[in-house]
Amino acid sequence: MLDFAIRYLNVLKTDLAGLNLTNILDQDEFYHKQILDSINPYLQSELFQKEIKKSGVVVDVGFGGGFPILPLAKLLPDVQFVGVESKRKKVDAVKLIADKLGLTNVTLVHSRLEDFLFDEPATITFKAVGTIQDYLPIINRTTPDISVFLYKGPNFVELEGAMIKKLEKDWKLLENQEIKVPGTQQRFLVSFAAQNVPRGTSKTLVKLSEFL
Ligand SMILES: C[S@@+](CC[C@H](N)C(=O)[O-])C[C@H]1O[C@@H](n2cnc3c(N)ncnc32)[C@H](O)[C@@H]1O
Repeated sequence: MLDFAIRYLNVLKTDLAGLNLTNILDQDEFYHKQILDSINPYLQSELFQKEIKKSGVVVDVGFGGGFPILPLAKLLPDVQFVGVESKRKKVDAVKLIADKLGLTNVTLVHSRLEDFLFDEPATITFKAVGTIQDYLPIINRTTPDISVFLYKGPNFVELEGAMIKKLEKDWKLLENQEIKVPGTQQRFLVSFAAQNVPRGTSKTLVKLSEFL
């Protein structure tokens, strides 16, 4: 993965210089804070591994500069990855990075989460994207086979713990596991499973199945 990190950083510093996709441009720091921070949750959580194996599909919401989607896609070439990001500039930039890095298992979609429909089983990831209160309730789905993994900092329970109870009719807390990433702040991987399929919406939605 170190070679992957070097090539990733090189694309950011040359083809995409000036776009400010990350402010971490030191090689060692980039490797730890972006690459390992993206893959260590997978390497350290048996539940995350099991869920990805079961669904075969990871949807990363709000991937920004490509994290965790691109490092995970490199690590897991047999899994299909779909990224959903609301800023077109980031979608176009990350498409270019994925191309340059030779990743063929990644599809990047310009959409807001609220306009997207999970109509196939999937494992959803969110890294540094808002709170569970903001995002879990807007996950449109026609299948109950959805699990969600959120990459969080150390104070998740303090900040968002009260919400777990309020959301429990629709989302069951699976695990809150500490993840070790050298050189970064303490990390937790918080996971939920969908408990139901809500009633349909009249909005026209972008379907996950279109990208599989
Ligand atoms: C703080 S960045 C995190 C980027 C990346 N996951 C990381 O850890 O480096 C949050 C990203 O989520 C995207 N985002 C926020 N709300 C969204 C929504 N409702 N649907 C899709 N993307 C969203 C933003 O455009 C932004 O790129």
